[in-house]
Amino acid sequence: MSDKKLTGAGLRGQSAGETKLCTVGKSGSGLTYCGYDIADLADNATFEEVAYLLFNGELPNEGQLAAYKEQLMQMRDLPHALKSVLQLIPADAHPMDVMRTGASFLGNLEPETDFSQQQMASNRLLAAFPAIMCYWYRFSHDGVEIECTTDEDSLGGHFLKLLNGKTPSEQHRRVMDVSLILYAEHEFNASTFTARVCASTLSDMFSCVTGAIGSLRGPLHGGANEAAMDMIQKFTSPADAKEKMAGMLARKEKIMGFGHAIYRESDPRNVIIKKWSEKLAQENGDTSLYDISVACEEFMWDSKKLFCNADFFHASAYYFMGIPTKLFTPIFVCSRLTGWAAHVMEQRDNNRIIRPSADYTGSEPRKVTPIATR
Ligand SMILES: CC(=O)SCCNC(=O)CCNC(=O)[C@H](O)C(C)(C)COP(=O)(O)OP(=O)(O)OC[C@H]1O[C@@H](n2cnc3c(N)ncnc32)[C@H](O)[C@@H]1OP(=O)(O)O
Ligand SMILES: O=C([O-])CC(=O)C(=O)O
Repeated sequence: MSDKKLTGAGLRGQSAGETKLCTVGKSGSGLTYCGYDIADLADNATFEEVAYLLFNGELPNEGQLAAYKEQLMQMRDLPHALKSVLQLIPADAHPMDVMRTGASFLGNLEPETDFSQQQMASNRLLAAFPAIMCYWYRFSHDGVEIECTTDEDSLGGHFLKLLNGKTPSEQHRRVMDVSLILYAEHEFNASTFTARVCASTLSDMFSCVTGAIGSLRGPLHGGANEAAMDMIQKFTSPADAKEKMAGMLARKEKIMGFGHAIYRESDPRNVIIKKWSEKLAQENGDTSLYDISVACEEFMWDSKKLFCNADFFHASAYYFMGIPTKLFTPIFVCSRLTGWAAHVMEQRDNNRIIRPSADYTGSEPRKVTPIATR
């Protein structure tokens, strides 16, 4: 991918605005949040510290972090009306549609009526998303009406406890934390750009986030982690993976979890989540899915110089933690909400409606002929 063209369709390579929040594909590992390298954050911070950083531009001190976590914990429960709506959504619905409805319906119940409420609205969505996902999942799949609050003080731990009904291990809490950090922000990606376009019309936070969820849902963006899981589960061994992937490439099929719109040779998030996937495989005592994933990575690089993006090893990591595949992309929502909301606030701070031009390729001017003669 070193000859990747950063020009052409899809607005590739064109600047669509300014941001202080994130760099992608630039110096160092190529990814920083407010100046902090992603590897440094993944090693030395928690997701709540990163959320605070994106919202405030600085990492919190101990007191600020404790207060922020306490605030989020108090905002986790869902209104009765939202639970009733979630109960109506069938088990075979796409969980990203559940997240989209959840965000949108919460916006009906607790609307952002003034931009002075933007931080409150963002924190509310951040705190409520794990419960929106798990309340629907457990009700529709197991017939259980779960409590939407837990004593877990991290968002990752809270999610795992809501999902499984038991206290997660320290390692699983940490992997969730790292995963949420890696997914939190990525400059002008498709879903964030959707949120910014919506914000530029001076719309409300819930509308911006609802639109962004729709963009993240697609398999070329956030939906790739689920698609990668579906693929690797069909491979029986590393050799089988290589043979089947060769067939997919020959048929010109896209292989989900590989390639990137901006990075040319690697996605700095991959090495981090890959390491955690390996640790989890060892903890599980069965490394076969990890070994298959490594074979996919080798094959794609050797045959197409395509590299794993953030999504690929997330698939096996989540699988090893027992997370159902259909919840992979909704977890991405729980994290990326921070990036979306921070971008909405940044757009509002210095707004001009986003309205690019188009190159017209249609008919020359012509007259309407009477319908009887057409
Ligand atoms: C967190 C995230 O959202 S990361 C992205 C998640 N998405 C995926 O994993 C989906 C699979 N990947 C892709 O579809 C693409 O790589 C994208 C959407 C991420 C980037 O798209 P683009 O910037 O248009 O890709 P790019 O210009 O690098 O493509 C170059 C060539 O490689 C091919 N290619 C790129 N990715 C893949 C892939 N995953 N599998 C097979 N071929 C691919 C393209 O088809 C293109 O071939 P061509 O020149 O014969 O037309
Ligand atoms: O930046 C992109 O185009 C996609 C991506 O990796 C992300 O949103 O995390």
